[in-house]
Amino acid sequence: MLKIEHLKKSYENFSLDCSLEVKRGHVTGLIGQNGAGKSTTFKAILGLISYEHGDITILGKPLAQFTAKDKQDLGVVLSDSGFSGYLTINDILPIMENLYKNFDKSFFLEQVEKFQLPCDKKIKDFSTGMKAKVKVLTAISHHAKLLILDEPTAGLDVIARDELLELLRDFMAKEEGNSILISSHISSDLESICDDLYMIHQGTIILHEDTDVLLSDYALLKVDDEAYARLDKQYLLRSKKESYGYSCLTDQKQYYAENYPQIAIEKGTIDEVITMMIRGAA
Ligand SMILES: Nc1ncnc2c1ncn2[C@@H]1O[C@H](COP(=O)(O)OP(=O)(O)OP(=O)(O)O)[C@@H](O)[C@H]1O
Repeated sequence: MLKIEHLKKSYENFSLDCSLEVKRGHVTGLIGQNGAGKSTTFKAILGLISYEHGDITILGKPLAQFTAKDKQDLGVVLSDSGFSGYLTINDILPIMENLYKNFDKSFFLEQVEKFQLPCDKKIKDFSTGMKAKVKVLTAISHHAKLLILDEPTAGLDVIARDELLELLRDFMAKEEGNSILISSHISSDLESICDDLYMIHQGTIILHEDTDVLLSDYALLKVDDEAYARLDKQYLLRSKKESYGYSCLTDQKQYYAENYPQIAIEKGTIDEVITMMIRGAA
C-alpha cells in the first residue's frame, strides 16, 4: 500500500533517513518523541515538502505519478491542518461532496450524531476531542483505501482516544485490504491497534517489529554486576548501567528465561523498550 525507501530530508539541525512499509490490510504505527521526524515523513509522503533522496510508492504508484484522482483513495489527518475553524459541520458537507466522489454523507452524519457534534457551531469553538473527531470522520467518510494519520489522538483524554481508535477499527473491518499508517507518541494507542510498529528517533528508524512480537518476546533483564558479567550477551539489544547493576533489553525473552532462571525478567512495556533503545548502549 505504501513503501518508503531511504527517504532523506535535511533541515538545519535535523536530518531524516527513513524507510518503512505499510502492507495491505495492516495498521502500521510510527512512534517517536517530539521532533523525531514523524510529521516530516508524513508531509513527504503527501508531496507537501520536497526531499533530497528516496523512493515513495503509494497505492502501487510512484509518488510522482500519483494523481489528484488517486488521492480519492487516501484519507488524511495532519496535525497542523484541517478545515478552517470558521466553518461549521454544515459548511463542510458540500465541500466534502465536491472533493470526494465517494463521500458517504449518511455515514458521516450518523457519526456526527453518535458523537453529538453540533452541526451549526464553528469548529474553532469545538473542544480538542470534538475537533479530532471531525478530522478523523472526514478521513474515513469517503471510502479511502489508505489512511495516513499524523497524531490523530494528540491532546485527547482516554475516552476520546478510545472512541477514535474504535472508529479506526471499524474502518479496518469495513473493507478487506484497507490499511492505515498512524503516528503517535502515546505507545498505548498504537499498541492496541497496530500490527507492526516503527520507532523513529532523531530522524532514523531504530526499531521495526510486529506488535505481537514486541509484547511477547521483548523483555528487560535486571541483573547485578556479577550476573551481568556471566550473561550471554548475544541476544541483548541494549544495556544500561543502573544503581543495582544493569538493565538489559532482549528480544529473546524465552532464551534468558530458560538459561538464567535465577535472574529477574520483566515484560517490558513499549515505552520501556523505546527508552532502552534510545538511552541504552548497543
Ligand atoms: N520547515 C522546517 N524548517 C526547519 N526545520 C524543520 C521544519 N520542519 C520540521 N523541522 C525540524 O525537523 C525536526 C522534525 O520535526 P517533525 O515535525 O517531523 O517532528 P515530529 O516527530 O512530527 O514531532 P512532534 O511530535 O513534535 O510533532 C524538528 O527538529 C523540527 O524542528
